[in-house]
Amino acid sequence: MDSLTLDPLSHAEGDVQLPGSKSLSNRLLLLAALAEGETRITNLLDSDDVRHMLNALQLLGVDYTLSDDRRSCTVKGTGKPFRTDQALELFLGNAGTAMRPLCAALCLGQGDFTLTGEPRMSERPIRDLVDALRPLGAEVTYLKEEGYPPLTLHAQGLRGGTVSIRGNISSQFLTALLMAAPLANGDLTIDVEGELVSKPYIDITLHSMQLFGIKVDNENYARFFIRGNQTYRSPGEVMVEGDASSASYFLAAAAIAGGKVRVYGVGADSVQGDKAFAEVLGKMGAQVTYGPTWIEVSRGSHLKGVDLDLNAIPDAAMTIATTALFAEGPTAIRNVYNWRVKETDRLSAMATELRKVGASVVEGEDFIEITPPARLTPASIDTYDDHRMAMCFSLAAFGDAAITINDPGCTRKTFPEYFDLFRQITR
Ligand SMILES: O=C(O)C1=C[C@@H](OP(=O)(O)O)[C@@H](O)[C@H](O)C1
Ligand SMILES: C=C(OP(=O)(O)O)C(=O)O
Repeated sequence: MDSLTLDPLSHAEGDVQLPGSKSLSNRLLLLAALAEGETRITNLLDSDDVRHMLNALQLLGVDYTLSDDRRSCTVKGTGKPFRTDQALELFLGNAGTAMRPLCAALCLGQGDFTLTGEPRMSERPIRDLVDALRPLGAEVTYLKEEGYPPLTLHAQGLRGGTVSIRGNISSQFLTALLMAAPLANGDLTIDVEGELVSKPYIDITLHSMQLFGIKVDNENYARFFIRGNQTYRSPGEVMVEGDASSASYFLAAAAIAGGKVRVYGVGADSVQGDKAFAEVLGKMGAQVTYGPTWIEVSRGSHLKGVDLDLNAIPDAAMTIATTALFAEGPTAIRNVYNWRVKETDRLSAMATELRKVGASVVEGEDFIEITPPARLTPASIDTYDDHRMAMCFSLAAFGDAAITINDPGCTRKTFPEYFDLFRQITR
C-alpha cells in the first residue's frame, strides 16, 4: 500500500484557496438537473464524491458540459423527474450525498433504477429514508441486506401526504426527502421523529432549494411543509462556496503550530455549519478572525482541552480529535454516535489511531475522550479508506515525531490535492 511519511513539522503559515464544498456541489448538480433552464455552476468540487454524482446524471441522460479543470459545469436542466425505459444501474462509490438524495429523487420518475456502491456503502444505513418514501408510493427492493444499499427503485412518481422520518442517524435522509418533495404529486408534510442529527446540513439543503426557487416551511426542524407539483427553476449561475470541512485541517494547523493561516472561500457569510469549527478552536485558545468569505486562525494562548457536544459538526469534529493531542488536559467530543456509520466506524478508528501516537483514549458508544501524551510517539497511521482519517492525522506531525499516513490517496473522496496544499503551508 502507498504511504506518505511526514517528518516533524513546527510551523504553519499562509493562505489557502479552498476547493468547492462537497455538500453544495452534489446538491446543486442534482437540483440543476431537475430544474427548468440551464445552470452554470462554478467552483464545483472535483473529487470522487462529485464524480459519482456527475456519472449518475450522465447515465440518467442529463446534458452537461464540464470545463477542462472540471470546476465549472453547465447543466441543461430537464425540468422534470428522470425516466428510463431500460433498467439502469448507478454506481455511487461511497458518496452519501449522491446515494441518499438520488434514492428519493429517482422515485419521482418512471422506470427501474438500481443504486450500488463500494463495499462500505452496503454497511451504511438507508432504511429510514426508504421507510419514509414507501408510504408516498415508492417501491424499493433491497438487493442484499434489508435496510442497506444496494437497492432497486421501481419508480412511478411520489404522492403527497404526511410522513415521518427518523432524524437520529443521518440528516441526509431528511435532505433527500426535502429535495424530492416539490416534484411530488401533492403537498407534503414531513414530521421529524426523535433527535435530528447534523442539523446545519438541513440549512444547506433549504438554501440550495431556495436558490432554485423553492421555499420550504420549516417549523423548528421538527415539521416541514412543501407544496407539491412545483418546478425547480435555474438561477442561471451559481458559485459553490469553499468546503468548510476541508478548511478545518488548515485552521487547526495554525492553532497548533502558531503562525497564521487564512482560508478563502468560507467565512462568516457561509451557509455551511462547519464554519463553527473555528469557534471550537477559539474555545481551545486559538485566535480566530472572520471575514465574510474567509477565516483566519493564529495561535493565541496555549491550547486547552474542551468538553463539547459536536453533533452539529460531525465532519469537522474529527479534526478536534487530533487537535486535542496538542492541548493541555483532556478533550471530550460528545454526541457523535453517527461517526460509526460513515466512511468507517470513526469512533473506533479514531480511538485506535490516537492510541498509536501515545494518547489515552476512552471510546464511548457516542463519545470519545482524549488525553494527550507528554510527547507523541512516531506512528504508522491506518486510514480505513476514510479521507478524514488521513487529513486529521496529518496534524499529528506537529508533535516532534514522524507520522506515516497509509493510503494517503483516500483523500480523493473529497479533497484529492489535500497533501499538496498541506505541504505548502507547513514546514
Ligand atoms: O448532507 C450532507 O451534505 C452531509 C451531511 C452529514 O452527514 P449526516 O447527516 O449523515 O451526519 C455529513 O457528515 C456529510 O459529510 C455530508
Ligand atoms: C460522512 C461523509 O461523507 P458522506 O457524504 O458520504 O456521508 C464525510 O465526508 O465525512
